[in-house]
Amino acid sequence: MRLVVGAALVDDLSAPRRLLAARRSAPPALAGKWELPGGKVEPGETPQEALHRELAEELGVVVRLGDEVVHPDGAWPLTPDLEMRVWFGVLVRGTPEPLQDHDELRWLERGSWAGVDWLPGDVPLVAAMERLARP
Ligand SMILES: Nc1nc2c([nH]c(=O)n2[C@H]2C[C@H](O)[C@@H](COP(=O)(O)OP(=O)(O)OP(=O)(O)O)O2)c(=O)[nH]1
Repeated sequence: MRLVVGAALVDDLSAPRRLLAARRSAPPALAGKWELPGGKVEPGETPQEALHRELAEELGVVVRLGDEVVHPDGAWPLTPDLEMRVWFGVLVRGTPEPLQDHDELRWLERGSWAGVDWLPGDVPLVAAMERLARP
């Protein structure tokens, strides 16, 4: 099982209203679907190190990570071979740009977080995040 890490980048960790979604540009089977920025953890990296690396590569930003969006089994199942851990985060430096792997970024307002065509594994995750973010 390979671990993927993702960031739920929001405008405010204690009262999130806006969530950043990223539209994949590749591979063809995933292109056009929306996801959280992130990627696979490489050997020798902690999940958080991998997430900071991916966010720098993909979006050109530095972030501060907050709470994990915890799945009762430890990670969110994506496919038979992949599972994902997710942390909320806020921008510390830089403006997100679709530098790699994505062709569009979009800030979604609370109440509309489910309103893009997420990758299938992200659908229950986004629903859980919206519940956590409710004031
Ligand atoms: N980053 C990310 N990947 C997701 C999400 N949901 C989901 O099913 N995935 C899947 C898509 C991919 O099959 C896999 C992540 O792989 P990736 O291609 O982004 O990883 P990577 O940047 O490290 O790239 P590589 O080493 O495979 O070239 O996880 C999500 O919300 N964020």
